[in-house]
Amino acid sequence: MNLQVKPRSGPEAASGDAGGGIRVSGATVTYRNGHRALLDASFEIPTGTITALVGVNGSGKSTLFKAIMGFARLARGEISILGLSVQEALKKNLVAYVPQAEEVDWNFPVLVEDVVMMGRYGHMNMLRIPKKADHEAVGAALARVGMSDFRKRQIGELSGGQKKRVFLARALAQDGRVILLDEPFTGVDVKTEDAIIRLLIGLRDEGRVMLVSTHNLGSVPEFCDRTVLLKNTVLAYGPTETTFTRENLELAFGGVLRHFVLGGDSLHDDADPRQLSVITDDERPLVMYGAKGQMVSQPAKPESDPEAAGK
Ligand SMILES: Nc1ncnc2c1ncn2[C@@H]1O[C@H](COP(=O)(O)OP(=O)(O)OP(=O)(O)O)[C@@H](O)[C@H]1O
Repeated sequence: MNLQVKPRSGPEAASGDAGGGIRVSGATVTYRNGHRALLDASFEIPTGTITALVGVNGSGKSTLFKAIMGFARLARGEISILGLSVQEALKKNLVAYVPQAEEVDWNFPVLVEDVVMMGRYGHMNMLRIPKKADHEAVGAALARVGMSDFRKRQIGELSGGQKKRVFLARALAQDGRVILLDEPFTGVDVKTEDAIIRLLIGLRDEGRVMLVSTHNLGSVPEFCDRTVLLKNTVLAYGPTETTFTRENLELAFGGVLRHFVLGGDSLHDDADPRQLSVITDDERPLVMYGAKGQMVSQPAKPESDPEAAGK
């Protein structure tokens, strides 16, 4: 399947105007314990685009999401969303968030349709009594992610991939113009990943703006127009073709990028990047990803045994 990103046409893409997208300028976040998780981070992404947010564990991706959602206070800097302040954008219900699985209490007894209805809360009055339009939005969102048959199921009973789809449906029901996705591909199979990518491409073509944190590096060039590389600050940002480069990745991950041929025994730097790829510090692999961008956990020593690492 070819999910290659096609450059968007039209005046917005041509001008690269970020005024209507997300603009982060000198953002600095210091946690209460004094840890500065984000320092002077700046980037701009226009509407109608999908941007990958890439960096090692602890590089500040979730912190950046929190800042964009107003959960983490900026010690310095500024964030604007569709030309509005974070507070204004939240008040207008413009920002939807798809959380990491670990952030959710799955034991909480709630039906799938109730989770998706939460996306409508911002459109309701204080009593939160759903109207016809809210029920319709929930139905349409569930249909769009292929989860209509699960609407009466308890959320905790679903598989990891199904839960992800439900939270995507919640974002769709909210009709957020800006959608933040925190590692949407972790723990999902390749088929679900493809389905999610197709959905995101559809949302991009509707003119929404998406920021997707991901460790699945292999799939970034497939569907992300832009990339932001994070390491406590923004190391690089811009179109994926010019940002998602070996040099920048090595900088972000603090290692050397190598590619393995799957099933083969050779290691060569110029292999098709859709093969098994490793960023290594020559002692141990720091990040590995496979042909579909899937993470390969705890690989064998690639330097000494590349064939084993490829299996
Ligand atoms: N509430 C907090 N209080 C203090 N420090 C925190 C807090 N949350 C995160 N940190 C620290 O801030 C840094 C950035 O964390 P963050 O969760 O933003 O990273 P991340 O890039 O999302 O990581 P991962 O890929 O593991 O999800 C880390 O060093 C982390 O330990």
